Amino acid sequence: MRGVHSVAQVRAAESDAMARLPEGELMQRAAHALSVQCAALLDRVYGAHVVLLVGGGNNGGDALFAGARLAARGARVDALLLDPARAHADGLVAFDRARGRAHEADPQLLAGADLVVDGMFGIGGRAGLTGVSADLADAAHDLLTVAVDVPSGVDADTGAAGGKAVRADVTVTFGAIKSGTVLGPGADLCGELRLVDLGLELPVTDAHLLEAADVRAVLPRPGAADDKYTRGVVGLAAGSEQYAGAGVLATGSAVHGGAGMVRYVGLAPDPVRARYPEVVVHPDSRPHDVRVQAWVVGPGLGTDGTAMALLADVLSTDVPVIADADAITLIARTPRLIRGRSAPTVITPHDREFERIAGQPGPDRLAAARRAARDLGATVLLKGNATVVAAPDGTAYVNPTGTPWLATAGSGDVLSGLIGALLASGLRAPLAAAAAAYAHGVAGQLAAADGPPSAADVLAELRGALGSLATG
Ligand SMILES: NC(=O)C1=CN([C@@H]2O[C@H](COP(=O)(O)OP(=O)(O)OC[C@H]3O[C@@H](n4cnc5c(N)ncnc54)[C@H](O)[C@@H]3O)[C@@H](O)[C@H]2O)[C@@H](O)CC1
Ligand SMILES: [K+]
Repeated sequence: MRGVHSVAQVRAAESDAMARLPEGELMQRAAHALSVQCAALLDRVYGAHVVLLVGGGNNGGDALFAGARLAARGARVDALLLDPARAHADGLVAFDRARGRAHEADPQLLAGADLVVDGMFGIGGRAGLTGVSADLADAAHDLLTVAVDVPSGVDADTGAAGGKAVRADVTVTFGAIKSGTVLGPGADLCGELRLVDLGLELPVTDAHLLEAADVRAVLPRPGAADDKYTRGVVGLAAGSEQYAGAGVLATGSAVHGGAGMVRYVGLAPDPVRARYPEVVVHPDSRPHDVRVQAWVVGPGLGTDGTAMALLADVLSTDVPVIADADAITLIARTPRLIRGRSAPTVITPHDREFERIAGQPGPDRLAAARRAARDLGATVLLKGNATVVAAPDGTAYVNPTGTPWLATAGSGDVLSGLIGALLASGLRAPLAAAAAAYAHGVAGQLAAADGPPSAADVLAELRGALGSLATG
């Protein structure tokens, strides 16, 4: 797991470090690492044409010092200054000395560049570029681009990009992973994220970027002494006559997600029985009559009185529950159904469902998920390109494996069933949700490799995804 930090945390750590180190030392470390990464991206530094986009802050200073190092190695380096009067003075001196050439910002000067170094704005940046900075971002769009610390136009806390932002192939980020480089549009605009250690002393963080090894460490593996009950029994209250498919998909995902046994009390027993003979179907039982270690409730359930009664029954049990889709709509009407639960609850809203239950997520998705989790006393998995999982205590995980191909009908049902299987195995709710999001994303990527995938294709890849994650 990699810690993710806020801009305020990074600024505080930087000023501590600056108080201990000789003046300018941090920027020299940053610029040195940046120039090494730039050089590695060029076939050869000598004779290469590098264009620096230079803002008026320290982000521009990093670019100028790195550009000076590349110029000293024989590159032809042009610096386009957004605001010549405010360009980093020492950086400019070093750049001139190395025979770099500074110009007023003109997008035409980017033509033919082998490498663009985006040093317009860093952690002091706001979402969205306008005016000449936007024109420079446009001119760089199809050129090999390295962003200094954060792509300009990306909010380093939230990842929001407003209108226009730089699209980088590589982002060389200093000292810590800022939340805006792994969230929202920022996660994509960064390209490949390379973290440079500046020797900062960062505070312990409660936000984490998931890695495959984290998922491997928590995926349940049956031991010799396990039986189907000890591995975890999942109950499904999903599917209805009208929306039978959602129940089938969620059930299938629980089956393939590693549960020891799956029980079904939903409203579409026949299709589930036909598709998954291993599932124990309880057509006339109520949730309290069925022993499980976790419930999945909501996909395809409908929102009528029967659905509401079933949901209320499930939520009144004392085992973990993952509630999705129609269950979220119903909970939004009666939030006390989950607020007072004794066992953990996970909800997995997309933006419109989130809006029903907690208001609009807005650009700060991490803060929105944390706020909803605290308010509802539930783990909230806010779906998105970078899915965020927040626990009521503020612990949060960001999943990097998402793919836009997962935005397909039924894909969420597959995620719900998998979370149910992991909850039933005894995993803590926030980790169960986060690990499931990770594996679901890997399954989505595998499914998309053969062409546009359906939810059934994602489900079909789930075993393979879990298998490869388990073995590493
Ligand atoms: N503080 C430190 O110790 C270090 C900072 N470093 C660099 O310094 C950067 C932060 O520098 P600064 O605090 O000077 O801030 P920036 O260089 O990120 O931004 C400078 C100013 O530009 C303006 N601005 C921001 N976004 C804009 C937008 N979209 N449109 C128009 N104007 C905008 C703002 O007024 C902002 O204060 C880091 O990202 C990193 O690259 C590194 O040198 C390492 C050491
Ligand atoms: K930048």
